[in-house]
Amino acid sequence: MQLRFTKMHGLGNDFVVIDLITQRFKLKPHHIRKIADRHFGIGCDQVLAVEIPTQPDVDFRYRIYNAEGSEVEQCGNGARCFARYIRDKRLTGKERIKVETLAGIIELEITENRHVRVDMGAPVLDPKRIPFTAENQAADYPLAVNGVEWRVGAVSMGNPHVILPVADVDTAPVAEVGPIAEQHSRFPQRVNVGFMQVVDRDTIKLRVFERGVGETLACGTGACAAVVSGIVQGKLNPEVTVHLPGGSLSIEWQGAGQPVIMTGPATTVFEGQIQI
Ligand SMILES: N[C@@H](CCC[C@H](N)C(=O)O)C(=O)O
Repeated sequence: MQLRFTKMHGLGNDFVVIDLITQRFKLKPHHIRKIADRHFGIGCDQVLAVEIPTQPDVDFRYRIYNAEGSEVEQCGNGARCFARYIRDKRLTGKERIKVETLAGIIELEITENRHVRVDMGAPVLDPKRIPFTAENQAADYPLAVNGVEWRVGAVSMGNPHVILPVADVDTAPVAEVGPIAEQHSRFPQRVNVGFMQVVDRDTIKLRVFERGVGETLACGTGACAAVVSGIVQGKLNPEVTVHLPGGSLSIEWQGAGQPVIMTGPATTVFEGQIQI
């Protein structure tokens, strides 16, 4: 079958977006791997599917697949691209879109400067719900990775994140520590691994080794999780600029029970068809 797709990116975290409302097709893990392959396919970090919602009062269902083929709960950069896609394809005239994900409902809004603002929902800090093995909830936890003891933050934005503090992201051991931490036995569903440098109370630098992908140029949920962790640890103010290798995001969190608000760009690169 010929499947129509749109190639997009959010700060270089790239996606193949597939409309499964007008095209009837069941995406299986081997299809995702083929589409995501940068040599034999289209190439992307995640495949995003646009579907009809299964719940009332929701506009769309947003499904997310990592390049390795696994379906995941949440993707922040993808959410902004999803909003841009829905608007550009005129699938709705609404300014604010309610979208169902595996992690719950999120709200997307295209702002006047053509950035997309996403209400990512409230972060989860309870270790059981991240899921992360720890006796009690804490601002930071000891975590041994390859014989080195780190003090890490652990946060779920619907998907699990561990945040490792570093003095300089440019020299952070992302390629060495990332894959080991991703598979750490205390994170039974594996984990996205963020390396955070606090620049000042309003600014961080971040690199993320994503679960099921490897290091990406940006991770939206990773930026949200890092800011939440920094605020809980008393290092950051409620509004923070996050500099990632692919560009910058604005993240806002007013504290316990409040949603995390992420604002940033979403870009369409090209459209095409793939024989699947
Ligand atoms: N790129 C994403 C996160 C995608 C999912 C992640 N790799 C996971 O497995 O949870 C983002 O922008 O948030």
